[in-house]
Amino acid sequence: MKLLKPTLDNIKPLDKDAVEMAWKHIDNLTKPIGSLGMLEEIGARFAGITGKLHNKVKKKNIVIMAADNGVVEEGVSCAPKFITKVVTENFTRGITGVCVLAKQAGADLTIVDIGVDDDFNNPKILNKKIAYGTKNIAKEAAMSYEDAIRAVEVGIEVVDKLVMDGVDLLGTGEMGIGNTTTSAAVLCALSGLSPDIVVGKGAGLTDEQHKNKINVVKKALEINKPNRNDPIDVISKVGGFDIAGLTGCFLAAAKNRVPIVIDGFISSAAALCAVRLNPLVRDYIFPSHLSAEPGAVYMMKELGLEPMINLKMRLGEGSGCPLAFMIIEAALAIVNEMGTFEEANIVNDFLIDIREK
Ligand SMILES: O=C(O)c1ccc[n+]([C@@H]2O[C@H](COP(=O)([O-])O)[C@@H](O)[C@H]2O)c1
Ligand SMILES: Cc1cc2nc[nH]c2cc1C
Repeated sequence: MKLLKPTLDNIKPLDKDAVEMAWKHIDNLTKPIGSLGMLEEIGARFAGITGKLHNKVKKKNIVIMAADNGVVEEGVSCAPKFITKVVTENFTRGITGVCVLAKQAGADLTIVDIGVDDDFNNPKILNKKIAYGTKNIAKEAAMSYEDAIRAVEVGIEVVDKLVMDGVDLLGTGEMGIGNTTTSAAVLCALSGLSPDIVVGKGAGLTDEQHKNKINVVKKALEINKPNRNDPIDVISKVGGFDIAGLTGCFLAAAKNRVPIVIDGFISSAAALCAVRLNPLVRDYIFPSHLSAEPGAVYMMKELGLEPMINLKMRLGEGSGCPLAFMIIEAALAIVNEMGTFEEANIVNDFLIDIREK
């Protein structure tokens, strides 16, 4: 608990004055009030995070937590377990989906082995392994309560270091065969929603395999009885090391007042754990896209956040983050570069605010 408690205690609210100043400025730009929609909201919230009206991102980084899940032995994924290791290795070769998109956005990757069921001999993969995969949640707890805290603290440590190195916009990604099962279980545990509506087909399942996956999540919840008021208990019982590590990333980003982007279903499960640990974290989080996994809609509802785009993506890896980075940078450019009514020599006495409040 040497990192978790001080991190939770040091998360502060947004700078309200900066948010107010940003809205005043944005509403005074030459456009109908609210007409740049979410770009305006992003610009205002960014100001609240940094405390400055004008912001420019210098260093973007996506943290990818890789881990295996014991529940894979229940037949919940179309892909075999070794794919976790292969794709994780491929992150270092620049050939996976997130690598290509991150390059487009000028973002770096931090690849973390937090629980892959094999060893790497690769200096580009950070070795923060807690264990060689989790236990099968359909039979027992994924990990001990202590290991869940250790895994959350890995995420805190990784983000603290990135922020010290000058990273000022973070993304979250993961790799782990079986992790749409654990993410669905975490969402059900924290929300009380039924696995019937939350569980999806992940990387791809037949209808019959999908039915089995729903039953596996039901069984995991029945056997483990996670305490919905204790997110660490939920992670340790039905989560995974990747979800735990990413939870720490969200907490540390908020503590350091650095904006952090959600990718898909798995990273939003981690975001939800972080927000339940400290509700102030929510204001530091930007969801990128709406994952095609059916539970993603419920995840956003529980978080009280709205994704920027819907491209029907369901790759994971952090692949939505570079796209969101481009949108965020566009929002900041609007705040920084658009002209005001004074600059445009227009007396604005005609515009009506029709924004939904
Ligand atoms: O992030 C998402 O929305 C998402 C949706 C479906 C699948 N994935 C990725 O696919 C893997 C998990 O799929 P599964 O079917 O093995 O649970 C894992 O490596 C994730 O990165 C990711
Ligand atoms: C090939 C492959 C790549 C992935 N990337 C994230 N999850 C994945 C799952 C599979 C199966």
